[in-house]
Amino acid sequence: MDSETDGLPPMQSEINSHVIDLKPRRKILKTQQSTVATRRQQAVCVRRAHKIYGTKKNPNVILDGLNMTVPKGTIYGLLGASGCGKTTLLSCIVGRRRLNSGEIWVLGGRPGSRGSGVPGPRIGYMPQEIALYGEFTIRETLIYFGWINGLNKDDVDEKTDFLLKMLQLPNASRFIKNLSGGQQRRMSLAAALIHEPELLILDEPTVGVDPVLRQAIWDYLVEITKFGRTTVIITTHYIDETRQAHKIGLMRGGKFLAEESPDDLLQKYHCESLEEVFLKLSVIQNRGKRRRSSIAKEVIDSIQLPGMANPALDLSHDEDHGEISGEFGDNISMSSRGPDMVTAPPHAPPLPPEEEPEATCMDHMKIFKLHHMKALVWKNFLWMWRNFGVMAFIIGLPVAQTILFCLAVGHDPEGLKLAVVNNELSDKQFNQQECPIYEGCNYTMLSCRYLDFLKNRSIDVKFYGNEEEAIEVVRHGNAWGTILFAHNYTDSLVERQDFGHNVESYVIDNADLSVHLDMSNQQIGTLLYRDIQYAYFDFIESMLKDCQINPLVGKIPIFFDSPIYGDRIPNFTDFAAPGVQLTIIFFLSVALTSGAMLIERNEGMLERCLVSGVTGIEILFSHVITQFCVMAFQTALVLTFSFSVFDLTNRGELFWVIMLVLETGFCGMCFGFVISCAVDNERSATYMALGSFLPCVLLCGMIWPIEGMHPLLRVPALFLPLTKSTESLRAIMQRGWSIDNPDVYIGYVSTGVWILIFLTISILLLKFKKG
Ligand SMILES: Nc1ncnc2c1ncn2[C@@H]1O[C@H](COP(=O)(O)OP(=O)(O)OP(=O)(O)O)[C@@H](O)[C@H]1O
Repeated sequence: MDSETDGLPPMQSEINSHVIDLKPRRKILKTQQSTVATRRQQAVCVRRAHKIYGTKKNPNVILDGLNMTVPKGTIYGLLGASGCGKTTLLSCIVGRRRLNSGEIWVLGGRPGSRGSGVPGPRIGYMPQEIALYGEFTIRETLIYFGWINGLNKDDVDEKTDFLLKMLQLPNASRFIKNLSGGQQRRMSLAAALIHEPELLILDEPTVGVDPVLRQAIWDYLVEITKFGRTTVIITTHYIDETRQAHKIGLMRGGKFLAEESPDDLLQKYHCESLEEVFLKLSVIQNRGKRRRSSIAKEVIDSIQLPGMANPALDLSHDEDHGEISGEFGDNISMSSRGPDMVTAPPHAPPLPPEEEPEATCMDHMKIFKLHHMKALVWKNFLWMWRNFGVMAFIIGLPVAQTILFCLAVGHDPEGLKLAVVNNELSDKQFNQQECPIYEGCNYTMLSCRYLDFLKNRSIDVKFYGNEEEAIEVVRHGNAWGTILFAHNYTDSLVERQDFGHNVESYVIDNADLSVHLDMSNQQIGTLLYRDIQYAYFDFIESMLKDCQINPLVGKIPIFFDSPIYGDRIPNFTDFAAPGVQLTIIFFLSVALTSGAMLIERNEGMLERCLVSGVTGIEILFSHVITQFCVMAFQTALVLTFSFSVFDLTNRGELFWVIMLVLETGFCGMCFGFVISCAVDNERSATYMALGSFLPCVLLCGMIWPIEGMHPLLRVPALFLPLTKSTESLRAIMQRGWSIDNPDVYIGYVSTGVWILIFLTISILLLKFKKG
């Protein structure tokens, strides 16, 4: 030992000079192996905790075999530099993150196990973020947290008055968003204290709090731990404020450098301040690292061990005392229970069962706790009420989109320009712009009579002197096509009609309209193509009628009788409406739900709720209830505007239309849950929602029939959430089919299956996607 000490720098040798014979200490270490029973007696006991972030290739070791012992009824100060892993350790303790290896007992049970009560109201957790809803008042916030933790209204009122006074908070009707940073932090502390938990975990509660109030908070913590009912774990950057803690753990490099009472640490290391102790231990730890020996051993070897006088090592009398388990693979973990430290309360709640009990059928049935659901649903509605503007916008959005759709899509274009070259006019020396119309059975200037029918179809006709000029107009984009009438158009047409198959081919040519269209726009091109022909049919029919000839003679010999389903001239609005209605409701539900869940997550509220014992499933279903109300309102408005205001065709039963739209909206909500559970921020959620929007819309048959898609796409298209429901809704609205038709009920079944898939994914993500 001497030879080792000689070579060391002054501080090391100074410390080592105090080291007494290691043999008895090692003996103690070997014989005092902690048992599960002793560990369960502590408020918190962590053994050999390993926590790694990152990938296997690039691991970021946060906890490296850490041990921690927090006796019941104490204030435990968890100290360490920023980023050393304090929050990570706390979230493992409250059951929000899982260790990679190691064990944790909290209040005698393992966090997350059945019957342990952790997470649950036994814990009060104040996270680092404020984690409160800015739109709520102080009273509403406390009501919410009170209800979550099983308090009734009277208890909450009583506690509210006390906490407001104790934490010097302003009037209970003040909104959280209008409080100062320090007041918000105290409010967050109040939310953790409202239900008087057994274990209070406070992550930096005194940041931004003035020294006087900081002292008041510490005094309160000392007060509540006085009778041993409450244990407090507190992290802070202000090392010296933990002088009032019963025990502090100095964390560095994923381990504890020491775990002792502040006085013992100061005494042992001959320091004036805890900050100095921390620095000293850090230097020792660094030296140990350089030598590649175990950090724990390095620190153990360096510290003063004042024999059995030190209660930290005197473990022989009381099993509940702390542990030094360095010899069993743990790093140093020493605790001392000072003379002023209280023992566990006489009426402490019984320990949870050591082994996790088998889940009974009743356990499986109890998915929801009534008081949790009451608090969550109330909170969701209150949030909506407080964000009335946003909600009005969200509710109004589908209506606005429906109105836009009905006004903008499916109507025939009007005022399309055609450049007409009517050589009959120049031939008969008429003014180029005045085309005379002769009514009755009059075979004069039939070109003008035909053009009149074209104008009736809202086509804007303009005359030009010759064909080149007219084509040039189209080339410049000033008209959609040209129509050319021959000089002797009327005579040729009459001759063609009168002499049938004996007529010369030049006569047939002259009786033809020569048309050039700009087909660059498929919709307009097809429409002109149709209207030019329909105008001709109308023109011939009117001529024949006027000349007392059966008009059917002039028609093409195909008779399109009245359609079995749909209209004789179908309109695109009716074709697209089912898909558009479902898409609007589906994707707005996605946005609404994922948005609401992400707000909750980003503001830290979700974390806080989960620590209070609220389950992810409860949160999910509370949103289902509230969002469903919003969605039902949206559906009612969309359908009212579609059918009552814009007169969209619905030949089916309205009930089934409503049911399918609601089911699709619900499916959208579930997809929103998946997004919010799968990603961590709004940006990724937006990308995911947008990424799924276009494939769904393009492939659901809303814009183009599935039969016209690439063969490779036809099958996957059928399995998308909106495809079968769109077909089903179209079958109801256009064909008037009912639910007993397979083409109809398949839409409900397919949407139902998607709901199950999305819900299962969400629940699995909520259950397993922890840190
Ligand atoms: N989800 C995560 N994924 C990856 N790394 C993480 C994650 N959460 C925390 N870390 C990293 O783990 C380390 C410890 O973080 P932690 O928040 O536990 O530190 P802390 O001691 O509480 O810091 P502070 O005192 O500043 O709050 C940090 O380097 C942090 O970047």
